[in-house]
Amino acid sequence: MTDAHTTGTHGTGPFIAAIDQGTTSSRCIVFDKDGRIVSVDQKEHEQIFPKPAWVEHDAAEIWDNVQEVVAGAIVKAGITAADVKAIGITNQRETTLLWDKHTGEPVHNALVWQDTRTDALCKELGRNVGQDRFRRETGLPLASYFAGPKARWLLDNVEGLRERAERGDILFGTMDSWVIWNLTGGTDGGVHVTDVTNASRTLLMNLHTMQWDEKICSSIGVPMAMLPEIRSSAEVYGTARGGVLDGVPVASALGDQQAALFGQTCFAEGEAKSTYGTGTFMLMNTGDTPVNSYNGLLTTVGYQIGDQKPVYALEGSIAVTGSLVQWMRDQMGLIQSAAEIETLASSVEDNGGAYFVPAFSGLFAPYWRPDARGVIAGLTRYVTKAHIARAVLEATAWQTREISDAMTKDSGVELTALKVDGGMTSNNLLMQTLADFLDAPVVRPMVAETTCLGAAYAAGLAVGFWPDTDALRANWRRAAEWTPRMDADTRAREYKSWLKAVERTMGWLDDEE
Ligand SMILES: Nc1ncnc2c1ncn2[C@@H]1O[C@H](COP(=O)(O)OP(=O)(O)O)[C@@H](O)[C@H]1O
Ligand SMILES: O=P(O)(O)OC[C@H](O)CO
Repeated sequence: MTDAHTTGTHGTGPFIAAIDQGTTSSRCIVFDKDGRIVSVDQKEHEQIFPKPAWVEHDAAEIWDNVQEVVAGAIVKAGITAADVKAIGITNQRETTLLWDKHTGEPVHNALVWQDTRTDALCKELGRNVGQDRFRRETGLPLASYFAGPKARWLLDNVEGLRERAERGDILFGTMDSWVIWNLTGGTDGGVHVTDVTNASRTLLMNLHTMQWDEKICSSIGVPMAMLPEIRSSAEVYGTARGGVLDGVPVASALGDQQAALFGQTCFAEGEAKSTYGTGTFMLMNTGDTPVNSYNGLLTTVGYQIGDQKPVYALEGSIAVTGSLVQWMRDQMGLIQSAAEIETLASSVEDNGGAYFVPAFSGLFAPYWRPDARGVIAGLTRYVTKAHIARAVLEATAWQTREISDAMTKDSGVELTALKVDGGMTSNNLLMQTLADFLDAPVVRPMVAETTCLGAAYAAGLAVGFWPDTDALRANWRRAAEWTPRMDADTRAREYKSWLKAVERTMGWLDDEE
């Protein structure tokens, strides 16, 4: 399915093109100098579920789609490669691919960030190496979410792969590396790089040196010969070869959540954004030193512009938010479209006593509990599907509240307002609920496509299209704001019930499962 449109707000060029290789689709957006959208093209790809909790993508399909949407966006903008000053890349993070550097063929489907097949491996690594060592050096808890253990699983499970990798015939990459390698020539001289933000999601990069950590790579069992070179998020990695953007510099790469932080212009310490898509990810800029988390958040790289110092971030990652709405639509058949959840939920005053904790693949931040599974708590005969719809939306808002509490504890910064973006922010009831549960205003910018915008901004800075981050800040404009309306007693009572429901998800899986 190709779902594309142009906005009709064409500036007069030149332009920057951004490619967002996301979990459910790939898109390309062309931006003008004011950061306005000139054209968009987007295409979904197949979600492959070989077993419960296993999720894969066909990387060859993804590369085909990327080429198609780039061509689509350029044609719709009515421009040529000569009008495009740079290409920026952003991507679903952690999703892991190994491919043959001689043929360009993936050796297996990519293992997606949501895939939990490496839970047992992570447990074993925790026992043998210790959780603390990973936290200290990489900023991450040892969890199946991250790329390193996924690469190890592939090396252990695809016949003959480890020998090929040790011989140097196999390349490892998250989706940024795959797209950049193909875009810059593939088997004919493609550059094999990743950026600091994507590398910070592998469990393999040392957060203090910004280099692959030899000891950690060896304890996870990943040969360093297959790893890409780690570069900054905003610099020219190479030029596009072939296709409609032949000759255009490829000048940025950022994981999609870091790109959204950049696109929301959270350049000052303490500024935060939350992106509401398949999952939800809140990131707070913590400046040029990594802040350790003692409350279940991740310490990650926010961005690095060229040879400037890297900027770090604290992140709260929630695995299931928009995908719970999809589940209501596709698996339960309770709604026909994602947007319909708002109508259904608005038909009742409250949740009727029901709380839905969507621990479908365990719980991510702040709990990191792979043994948890989803529950709907508080059911009585009174509860209708409309109450469940309301509980679905509240689940996203409560999970955000838990992350925001953890951020305040770790950083000492009180949330004064939250910048939001992503597909779910078109839901007004959800945004109001969020402001109510956070007891803070929620603001959405004019350009809601902040992920692509962030990649475009970083690429534009790298080639001098924009002079500095101040010029980018000037482009940020508020489109909507929701202010808290809930009284403190109701908020406290509801939060307590939510936390009771969360407790009931834990320990569902036994050790051997
Ligand atoms: N009006 C809505 N209300 C609630 N959820 C929505 C709404 N519109 C879209 N969504 C959810 O948002 C997600 C899509 O957002 P998007 O930012 O495109 O996600 P991603 O980048 O993760 O693919 C889907 O999971 C969908 O269920
Ligand atoms: O592609 P998205 O928007 O679902 O984002 C996925 C995240 O990068 C996973 O860490």
